[in-house]
Amino acid sequence: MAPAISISLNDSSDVTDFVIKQGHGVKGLSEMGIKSLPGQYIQPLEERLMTRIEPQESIPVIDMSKWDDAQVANSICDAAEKWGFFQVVNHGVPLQVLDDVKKATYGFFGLPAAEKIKYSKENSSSNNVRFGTSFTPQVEKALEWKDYLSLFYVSDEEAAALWPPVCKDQILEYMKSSKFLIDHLLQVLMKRLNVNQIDETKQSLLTGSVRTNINYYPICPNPELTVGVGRHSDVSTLTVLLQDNVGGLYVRGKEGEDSWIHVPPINGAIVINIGDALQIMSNGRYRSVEHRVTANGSSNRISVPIFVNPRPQDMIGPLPETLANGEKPIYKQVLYSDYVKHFFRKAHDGKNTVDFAKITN
Ligand SMILES: CC(C)(COP(=O)(O)OP(=O)(O)OC[C@H]1O[C@@H](n2cnc3c(N)ncnc32)[C@H](O)[C@@H]1OP(=O)(O)O)[C@@H](O)C(=O)NCCC(=O)NCCSC(=O)/C=C/c1ccc(O)cc1
Ligand SMILES: O=C(O)CCC(=O)C(=O)O
Ligand SMILES: [Fe+2]
Repeated sequence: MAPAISISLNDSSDVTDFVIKQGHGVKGLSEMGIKSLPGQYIQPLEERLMTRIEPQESIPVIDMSKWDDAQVANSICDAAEKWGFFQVVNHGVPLQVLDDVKKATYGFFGLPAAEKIKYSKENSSSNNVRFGTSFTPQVEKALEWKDYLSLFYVSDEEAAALWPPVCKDQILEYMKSSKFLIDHLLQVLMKRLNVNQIDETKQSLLTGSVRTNINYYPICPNPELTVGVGRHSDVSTLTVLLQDNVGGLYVRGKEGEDSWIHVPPINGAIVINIGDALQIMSNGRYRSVEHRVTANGSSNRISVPIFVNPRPQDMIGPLPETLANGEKPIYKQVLYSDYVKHFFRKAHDGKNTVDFAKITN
């Protein structure tokens, strides 16, 4: 239902007030039936144009039904090296769990603005629960057409107390059901880096903190003028991404070229991508690849990424095992929370975040 409010879309502070301060989000703007995009969402041409979309290229789709097959393990590592992105099917996460978390995502965003705003940065009782819009609106020259809820997992008790009741159980279930898949993928990926046994310290370094976002990209009046999410790479170890059947996620095809590959929705599949933390730990062998999401003029879209990360207090750098053959480190040791803060405090800027950890000489 359209909110019974009228705002002047020509007045950017009116738009900011409605979207950010009152918590209507871009979903609220979309549902008012606005006919043109407010100025602050208009992205520079270079951020919205994709010169070359490669229809004949696609990221690998890996059938995980034969978990222990050496060929499956090879495909996973090859995909992580070459593409940094792949999809998995027969992954062991029950399809019902995926359906439930998608419904719960609609449930949360369907709440009245007055409910959602309770979880905003200003009002939330904890930094671990945050409802917001765009990425870092305070510093962005142009805003992104997306609303989100971000949930940093600490414990079941904290989630029970702080996460929105409408989606809490479904998100926890999705996180827990993905654990086996995550651990298996990391075990396989580590083996190629000469890490044969993931001990407790390493397990914690790779998976010690988990953040789940639920993203809502409402119908956009001028999708060609803006973006759903701008070009970025994730700062995670790896990301487990559930998307619905709308499409719009694109992955950089060839580094340095304006070449993009669509990640087509596949019913029941999960997208996996390597994040910066694993690129750094693997000394660049596994690639954290730039990606983006387009805005859509005719369908609402949702996605649910689980970001599997080191803990904020961990130092990350190339793993000793990857350097054992004399390979020169290209990244230094950095405190993971410093790395993440650096990412969150600037607008999306493609692959630039990783420079924070590069050795320069
Ligand atoms: C540094 C963290 C994130 C927050 O710690 P804090 O003690 O609560 O620190 P602050 O409250 O000072 O937050 C630091 C800055 O990050 C911002 N921030 C704090 N969470 C958030 C938040 N979910 N969202 C967007 N800003 C935030 C926050 O606003 C703040 O910016 P500023 O106010 O300008 O100082 C800390 O929890 C941490 O190190 N966590 C490690 C695990 C982690 O969250 N890893 C990130 C995985 S997320 C990822 O890979 C990709 C995410 C992504 C997300 C959106 C995209 O469009 C694209 C990609
Ligand atoms: O919505 C998507 O498909 C991807 C979103 C994304 O890249 C992110 O949240 O990091
Ligand atoms: Fe991402």
